[in-house]
Amino acid sequence: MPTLILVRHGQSQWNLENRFTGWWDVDVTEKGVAEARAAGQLLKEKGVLPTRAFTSVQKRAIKTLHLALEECDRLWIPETKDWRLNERHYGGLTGLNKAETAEKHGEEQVKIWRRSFDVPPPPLEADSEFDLAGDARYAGIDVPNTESLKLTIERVIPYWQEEILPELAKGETVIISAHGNSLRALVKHLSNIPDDEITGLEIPTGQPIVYEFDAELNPGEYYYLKDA
Ligand SMILES: O=C(O)[C@@H](CO)OP(=O)(O)O
Repeated sequence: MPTLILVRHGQSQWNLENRFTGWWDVDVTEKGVAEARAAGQLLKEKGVLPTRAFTSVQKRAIKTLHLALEECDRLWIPETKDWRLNERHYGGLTGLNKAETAEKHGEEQVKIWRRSFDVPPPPLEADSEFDLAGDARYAGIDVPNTESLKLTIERVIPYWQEEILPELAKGETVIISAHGNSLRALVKHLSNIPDDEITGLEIPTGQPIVYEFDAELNPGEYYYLKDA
């Protein structure tokens, strides 16, 4: 039975510091490492062993994938990294503290920037220290300067359909190690969640979520592997 495992990266340094992160390539903390290892141990314990892996080009997701795969002795499986699984781009908010930004602009405005479906944060200035246009990993890619969830969906779902779904069609057990909003995009698509409801879905770090697909590749209800 084709199976999909979604894992949000373990705690990052900027999760810990409560800073808007987006495309900035922040590392995992010690706690994040432990969360990633625990995710892999759970996969092993439950016998849900990935045969194919996808991740973003951001080290918090890549490291989480590798730590989890190491724990379940699956470091050998084929893996693909792609920017389309990156976190949504946080624009001009990148690097700012979330609580300080709420004090400055108000809770309501910050909630809109964080959780509205189609309102992107203010764009990143071209001369910002957080501009990644010159980063080697994005050569040939039109790096966005901000993204809403809607814009994130517009890159995640075509990638899902073109690259990941064909692997599931072969019967693979696919693991995707990614980010709060790229995974929110996928869950919205797979579970048919309306625009105004998806913003309430919070995906915890390092907790494997599982979808089982039927022969026609229709996904069932997702569940947290720890509850299975
Ligand atoms: O900072 C970010 O990039 C994301 C994920 O941590 O934050 P938010 O919860 O606001 O989507």
